[in-house]
Amino acid sequence: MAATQDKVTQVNELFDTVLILDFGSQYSHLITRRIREFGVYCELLPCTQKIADLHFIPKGIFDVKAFNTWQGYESVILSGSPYSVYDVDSPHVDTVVFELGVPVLGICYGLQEMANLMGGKVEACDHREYGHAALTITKHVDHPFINLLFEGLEGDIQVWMSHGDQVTQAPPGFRIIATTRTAPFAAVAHEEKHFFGIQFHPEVTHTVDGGTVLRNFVVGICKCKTSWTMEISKMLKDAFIDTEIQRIRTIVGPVGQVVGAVSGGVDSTVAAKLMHEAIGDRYATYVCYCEHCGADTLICCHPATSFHAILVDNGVMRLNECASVKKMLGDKMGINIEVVDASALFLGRLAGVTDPERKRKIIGNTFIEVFEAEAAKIDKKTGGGKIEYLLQGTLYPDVIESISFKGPSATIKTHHNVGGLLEDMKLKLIEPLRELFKDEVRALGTLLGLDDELVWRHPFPGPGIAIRVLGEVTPSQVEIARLADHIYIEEIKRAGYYRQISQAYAALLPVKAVGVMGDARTYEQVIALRAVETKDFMTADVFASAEWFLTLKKISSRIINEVKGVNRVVYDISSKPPATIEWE
Ligand SMILES: Nc1ncnc2c1ncn2[C@@H]1O[C@H](COP(=O)(O)OP(=O)(O)OP(=O)(O)O)[C@@H](O)[C@H]1O
Ligand SMILES: O=c1[nH]c(=O)c2[nH+]cn([C@@H]3O[C@H](COP(=O)(O)O)[C@@H](O)[C@H]3O)c2[nH]1
Ligand SMILES: NC(=O)CC[C@H](N)C(=O)O
Ligand SMILES: [Mg+2]
Repeated sequence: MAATQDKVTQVNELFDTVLILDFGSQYSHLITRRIREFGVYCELLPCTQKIADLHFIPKGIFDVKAFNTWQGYESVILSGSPYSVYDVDSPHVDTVVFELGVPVLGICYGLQEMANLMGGKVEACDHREYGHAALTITKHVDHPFINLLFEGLEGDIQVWMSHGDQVTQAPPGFRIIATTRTAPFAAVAHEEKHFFGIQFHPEVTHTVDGGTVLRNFVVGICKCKTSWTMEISKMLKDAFIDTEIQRIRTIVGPVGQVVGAVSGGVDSTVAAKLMHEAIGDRYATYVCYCEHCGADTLICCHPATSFHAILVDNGVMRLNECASVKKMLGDKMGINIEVVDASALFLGRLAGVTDPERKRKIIGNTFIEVFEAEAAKIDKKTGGGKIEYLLQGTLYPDVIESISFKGPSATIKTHHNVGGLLEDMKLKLIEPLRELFKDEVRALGTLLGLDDELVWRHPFPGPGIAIRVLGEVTPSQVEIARLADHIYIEEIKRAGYYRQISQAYAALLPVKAVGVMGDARTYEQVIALRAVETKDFMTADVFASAEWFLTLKKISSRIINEVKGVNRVVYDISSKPPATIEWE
């Protein structure tokens, strides 16, 4: 896919720009986010982008004779990737990028790709590194230019790694600028060519000085001006809300109607609020057999709006969730919302299923079936246009972790709202938040006037407790997980930790353990508590402190005392990666 020339000329004429080539890493989009955060514009394009199609005219540190009115990119960043450079089907960069005379930064796979193409060696390593690592910076007194990448940083810094391969021999002309205990070429640089390669991920928030490293590269080395000053809230208000409302109105047309998949989570609530603003006050008329007044004309006492929010009770929601969401969205926000009880259908289909991906697919498909059936019912009941659209609160991380988007990313798990859709689905999707991250959606929610309680709710996945009951999902297992989760969250709120923790929940493990209660032997199940800190849910770290441990002890004893069938509670201390936030 070639970039559209219009977009390139418009933005590049105004701002110094970094080109990020996406090899399918889970974090590619984050590189864009981090760089834009410090005021430099950048674009993410697939790694298959042909440079000739971009009219690449650098205006950075090199004197380019062929300079004309085209404004190009000041530098190129090569992202990470799930592939290994030596795989036969691995993606490769258009090698023209190395002849343009602009600085290039390779991140993880990007470093390996550079090393491999330039005569170095990349091999699978014995000591794979996933998670935190200490990076030791090596300064070169006689080569100040290559020190610029770690300008302002000294000695050891904490970085985030996610790799199984590593450079075992640097290409000619490259010097080592940092190492870890197991990676001798953790960062390398070529002084004359202005090429840099790093094995760690500076774009994830868990690399504490990652922003400094990216800034050193983009501003210090590439000399990009920090003129991309669009403040996020201003951008969201002026550009996002108004444009999106207009876009929705155009797509739906003057009489079209929309059903909304609404869970009460911040994403779908923000999406529903946008839809409500766009078409919520447009009334469709009930046809002759209005169930509210029995009138048989087109005008009746109970007009319906063109937006119909539906909350599906899939039998795996949290305690009292459906009732409280209906109250909050319906009564408080004035959104036309209906709760559809499909719990028997979902739980029936889940019976006997233990494989996480099958659970997700079944739930995703059943969701869509329920929405289509509901849409057909509403179609029959109301006048106005036909229901053609389904609103979903899909976010960018849902997209990137589910399907290949730009570049060849790996399927980690099928998020029901993206990967589990029926192939012959009749409703067309409207996903206004598809390009946004959670923190941007929260900012949007606040701008739209949503309550803090809603804006700061921890995320809850569409497949709900079904992916938190490991093994078979039966009503009694769901009940155990649900009650344990309720106690956990209640105590977290009581102790004042809710806003500090990004996401917390209880999972029920498919194992039994021995215990002793009231002097008698017990042989019962195990609850795993998870609490993570994360900015964007792409990487995450365990929530931990000495005081928190005391709260956990209290929670453990409440769960064991109050939830029948549980005699043991454990705390999950793994980070993402290599674990994920949900257990399934
Ligand atoms: N029980 C449900 N009923 C209706 N729609 C749902 C339900 N669960 C999920 N969805 C749909 O799937 C989408 C994805 O779910 P997801 O959990 O990512 O988002 P959310 O629930 O809106 O927000 P959050 O991530 O904060 O929980 C939702 O935005 C919504 O459109
Ligand atoms: O809408 C969703 N549908 C899903 O199928 C799904 N699975 C995981 N999640 C949420 O996504 C974030 C990242 O989760 P993982 O680290 O487990 O992939 C976490 O916030 C998870 O709760 C989902 N959200
Ligand atoms: N995160 C990455 O870019 C990983 C690159 C490669 N797949 C490795 O394991 O080393
Ligand atoms: Mg949710």
